[in-house]
Amino acid sequence: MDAASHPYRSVLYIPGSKDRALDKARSLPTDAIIFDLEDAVAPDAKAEARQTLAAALKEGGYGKRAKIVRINALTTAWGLEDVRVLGDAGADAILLPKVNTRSDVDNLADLLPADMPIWTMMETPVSVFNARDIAAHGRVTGLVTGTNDLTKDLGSRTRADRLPLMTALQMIVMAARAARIVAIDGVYNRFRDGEGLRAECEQGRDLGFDGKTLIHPAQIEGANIAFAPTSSEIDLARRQIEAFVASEASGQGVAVVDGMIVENLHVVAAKRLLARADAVTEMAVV
Ligand SMILES: CC(C)(COP(=O)(O)OP(=O)(O)OC[C@H]1O[C@@H](n2cnc3c(N)ncnc32)[C@H](O)[C@@H]1OP(=O)(O)O)[C@@H](O)C(=O)NCCC(=O)NCCSC(=O)C[C@H](O)C(=O)O
Ligand SMILES: [Mg+2]
Repeated sequence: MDAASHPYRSVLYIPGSKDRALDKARSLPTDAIIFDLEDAVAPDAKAEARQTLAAALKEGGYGKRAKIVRINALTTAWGLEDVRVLGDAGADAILLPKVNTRSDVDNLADLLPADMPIWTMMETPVSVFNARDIAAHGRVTGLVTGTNDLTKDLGSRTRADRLPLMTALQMIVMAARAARIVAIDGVYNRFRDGEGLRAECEQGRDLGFDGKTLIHPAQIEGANIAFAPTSSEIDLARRQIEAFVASEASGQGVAVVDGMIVENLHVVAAKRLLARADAVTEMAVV
């Protein structure tokens, strides 16, 4: 499930301990779900959450939504048992938190079935420095930004413009793009502030992220809109491709659309955008 064939506009965290939320997610219009056993689940509830989540995955009903299980770090008291119970329970990927280096990924890969993709949380300063290496690991197919942990570790302030996180956000997107894998932005904590969410989604989209992690169903629509290609982007992409094909047929390597040049590289980007639009449309088909 790469970003070309599956949209990741909205990626909703659901605490593995919350039966009602696990059930509700079966009808939510989210592109992907992160079933969480880590920070959303209290230590005393971890063992039960593991079983609750395994049962929910076995029951199924999540349709086309990508199913990602966030386990606890392997260095914790729960990580190994999480892998044993959920490593082969029907998820599309296992998400490893607090990753620092590529060898953290190796350690998990050794414990999982060989065809189980791994996603990594990018939420420590060390992980950001090692982002390229982590993303290039053959088993890693997605990076998820953990802006809360990053803010904690950096000792930075939470600002609406996310200036203190900008270098990290860009390094994560660059690492994901270099490795051609999925890149997901961090959460917006004020989950009842639709305006603030929209602004942060727009910023994440501008930076190149495929979508945003969310903590509440009320955030899904905003993310789905912000990360989907707009109708004017789709229209422009189609016209760029048409114009370029026509100019190539007449022996030229460059076309002009809306006063802007169109070269082969713009056609590549236009085709990618149309593929994303198709993936979004396909997601809505029941
Ligand atoms: C934030 C919440 C605790 C709020 O919960 P609640 O007060 O129950 O909200 P509502 O009453 O408005 O809920 C309305 C209905 O929606 C369901 N619901 C709520 N949240 C979810 C969800 N995430 N997924 C699915 N369904 C959800 C409720 O069950 C209600 O349903 P119904 O009764 O049928 O109407 C809560 O939203 C929550 O727990 N959110 C998830 C928090 C979480 O996962 N945190 C960890 C991930 S964030 C993180 O760790 C980031 C990263 O690591 C970093 O470092 O940045
Ligand atoms: Mg975190």
